[in-house]
Amino acid sequence: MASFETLQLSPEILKSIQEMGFESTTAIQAQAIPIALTGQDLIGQAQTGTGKTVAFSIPVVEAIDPRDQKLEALILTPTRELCIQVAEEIARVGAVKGVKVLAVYGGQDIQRQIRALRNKPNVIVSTPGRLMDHMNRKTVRLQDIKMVVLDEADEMLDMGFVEDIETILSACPAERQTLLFSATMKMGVQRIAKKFMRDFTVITVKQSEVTVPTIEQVYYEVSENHKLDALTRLLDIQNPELAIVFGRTKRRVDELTNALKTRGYLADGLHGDLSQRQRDSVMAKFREGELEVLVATDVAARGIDISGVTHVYNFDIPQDIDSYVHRIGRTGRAGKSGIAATFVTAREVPHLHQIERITKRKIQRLPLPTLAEAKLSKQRIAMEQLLDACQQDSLNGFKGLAEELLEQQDSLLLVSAAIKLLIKGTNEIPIKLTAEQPIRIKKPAYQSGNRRPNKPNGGYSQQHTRRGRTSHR
Ligand SMILES: Nc1ncnc2c1ncn2[C@@H]1O[C@H](COP(=O)(O)OP(=O)(O)OP(=O)(O)O)[C@@H](O)[C@H]1O
Ligand SMILES: [Mg+2]
Repeated sequence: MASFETLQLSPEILKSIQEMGFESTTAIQAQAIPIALTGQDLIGQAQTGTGKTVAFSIPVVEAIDPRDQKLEALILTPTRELCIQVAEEIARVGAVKGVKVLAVYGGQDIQRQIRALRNKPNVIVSTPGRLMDHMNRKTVRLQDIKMVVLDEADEMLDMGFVEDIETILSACPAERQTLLFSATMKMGVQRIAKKFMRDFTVITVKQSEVTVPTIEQVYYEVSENHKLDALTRLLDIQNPELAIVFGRTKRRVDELTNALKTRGYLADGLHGDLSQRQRDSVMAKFREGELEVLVATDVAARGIDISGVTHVYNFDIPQDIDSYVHRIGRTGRAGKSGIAATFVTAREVPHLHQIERITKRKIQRLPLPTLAEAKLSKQRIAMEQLLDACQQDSLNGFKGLAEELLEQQDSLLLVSAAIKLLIKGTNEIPIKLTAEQPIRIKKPAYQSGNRRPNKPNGGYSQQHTRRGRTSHR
């Protein structure tokens, strides 16, 4: 870890970094920034939550000159939420320098975007589909681009954006600099790199270090029918500051969101079928802490950085190992600790062991808490809230009322009633969710009689299909 002063940054950027409150660089920042500042192309792989955004934002902001009033840098991200977040981070890094940043993503009014693009931003952060749209309409021109960054490069290729990305990269000047970042890298990334990057440097982490050590990884074996009860019990006992619950499909997310609301939690859902307005409002509420549980598909698995997320629950185990790594990485960010709990049905246990083998990290099996334990925990939380409230000085206005109550009722009875009212949720309400299909687990080739050579990862089944843009997210 070095200080940002040793990186020979321009004074404006150093000042912005100070204002952001960062004291020293993270490992990826210390390694990547000096290389990127020489103008070299770079692939940067580093764990979730280790500051890759700043690692590319600094070289981006250094590369542009706001006085040119030209579009000089382009950042691509796989999702709209990430697009907005990255644009905000670049705006912070570029604040003192006066850099104009614009987020351009699908679902937003295109005419408004066209007007904003005429306003000559220096940097745009975009999702590939919407950028292609603007390229076709000739409302964005890439001829002055000096720097392109692909954030979550592997995911964009996985989502079926390969051709779009190739088109976009081909439309940028050949002498531009290209940076590529993610916590995970697949073979496809190398192919893009070979085709579109020059003399690039690769910074990687070892497979055994892909997941962050400050995330405590646990799993619970639970049948489909018991998942909801298991989740609400865990929420009651663990009492997360903010939690993200990942479900496999949009329907799952909708049903689970409703179920959690019915049981008294401040929950809302996020997936690709919601309107942009709904997506923005859910994310804003979650960031502000007005929601305690965000239920989401993998649309929220990548890059999303919300500092209060203490718990991630995989309500459904993800098919894809990279998805597991990114999902759990929504907690334990910037050196903080976090808990990642995965629900596994009996049939899915081998898949969980596969994840352990590939990430080279043990996921501890824990017994599910009982209903009685959950109840007790809720009571304790209510009690603590009551004790906390006693410390507040704003109670004077209630004392007259309290005296009146004490004349009518026994004090023990009154306090018991207050605790009862404070206990959140009505977890006994029975709710049935539509069962999800268990994930596909490929048997090793020699067992299934399949003559194809066994995969090096032991038959672990990745999603090879093009997920396309009408995906299950
Ligand atoms: N040098 C630093 N010191 C302290 N905090 C930092 C520093 N750099 C970045 N951070 C903070 O760390 C958090 C995680 O950063 P970021 O979102 O860039 O992670 P990431 O590596 O892109 O993760 P992911 O793989 O999940 O996208 C952010 O809240 C960011 O503000
Ligand atoms: Mg990131």
